[in-house]
Amino acid sequence: MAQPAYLTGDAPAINAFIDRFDVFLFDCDGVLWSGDHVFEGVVQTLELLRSRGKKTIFVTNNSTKSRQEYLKKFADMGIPSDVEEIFGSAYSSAIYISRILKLAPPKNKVFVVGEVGIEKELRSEGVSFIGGTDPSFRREMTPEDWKGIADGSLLDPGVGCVLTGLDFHINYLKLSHAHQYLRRGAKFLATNVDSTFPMNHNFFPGAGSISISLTNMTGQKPVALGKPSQAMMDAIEGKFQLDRARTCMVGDRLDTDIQFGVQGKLGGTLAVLTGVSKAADWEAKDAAAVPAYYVDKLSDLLAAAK
Ligand SMILES: O=C(O)[C@H](O)[C@H](O)COP(=O)(O)O
Ligand SMILES: [Mg+2]
Repeated sequence: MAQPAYLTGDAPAINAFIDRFDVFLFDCDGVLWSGDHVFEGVVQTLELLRSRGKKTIFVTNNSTKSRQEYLKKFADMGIPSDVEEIFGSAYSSAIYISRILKLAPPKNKVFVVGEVGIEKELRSEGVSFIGGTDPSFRREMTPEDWKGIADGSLLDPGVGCVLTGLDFHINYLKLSHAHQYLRRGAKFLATNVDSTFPMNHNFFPGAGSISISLTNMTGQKPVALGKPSQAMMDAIEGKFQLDRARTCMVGDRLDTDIQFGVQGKLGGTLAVLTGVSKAADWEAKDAAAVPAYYVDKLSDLLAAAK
C-alpha cells in the first residue's frame, strides 16, 4: 500500500493539505491531549484552521465522558467548542440503542459496564439502564452473589442488552452479571474496542480490554459503535451534511481513527505520532490502515501560518 506523505517542516505542503479540506474530524486522546495534558500548540492549531473557515468536529472513542462533560474538558483545556461538534462513543451508542436497536419492553434495559459518560448519554436518550457506576457493584462477591447470580434471582429480567466501555472500576461482580445476561440472550454492544488507553504519555487497559473478557467467556464479539464503525460516520455525515471528499480524519490510532476515515472514503486522513500508532505500524504488511498524511504532532500544522 502507498506510504503516507510526511508533512512536518514542509510549509507549502501543509498549506496545500489544509486547503484540500473544509472539515477536520479530530480524535481526542493522543491527538489533542494525553489525559489532562493538552499538547503544546493544539489550541493555536485549531484557531488557525478555524480562522481559515475550516469546521472542526471532535470524534472520540472515550466513553467515560458525556458530550457535556467533554464540552467542559475542552473549555478547561482552552479549546472553545460547541456540544454539537462533539461526537463521543457514549453518545453514538445511546443514539444507536434508542433510535436503531429500539429495545422493547419487557427487555428494554441496558446493563452498563462503563463509566458515567455512558449513563448520562443513555439517560438523555431515555434508555433505562442498571450497573455502570452504581456503588452497589463496587464490592467483593458474597455467598449470596454466587447463589443469586447462578440461579438468576439477583438478575434483572428487564435487561436486553449489555453495553461495555472503558470502565475504571471493573470487577468480578460486574463481569459475572454481564456474563449471565449474555448467556441469557442479551445483545452485546460496546462503545468501542480500543485495546489500550493512551494516558500520561504511556498506555493503560483500553475499553477493548474490558469487553474481551466477555468475548472470552461467551465466544461473542460485541457490535462496536465507536470508530471505525461507519454507523458513527453516517451519523456525523447526516448531521453536518458532510462532503466526504472535502473532509479529513485526524487520529493517533490506525485501527480506529485512520480505518474510520479510510473506510468512510474521506478525502484524506492525517496520522499524528503523539498517541498509540507509530510509522512502523503502517509500514507493517498487516497494517489495519495506512494514513494519506502524517506529522510528528498536530501543532506541526502551524508551519502553514508562517
Ligand atoms: O480505551 C479507550 O476507550 C480508548 O483508548 C480511548 O478512550 C480513545 O479515545 P480517542 O483516542 O478515540 O479520543
Ligand atoms: Mg486517540
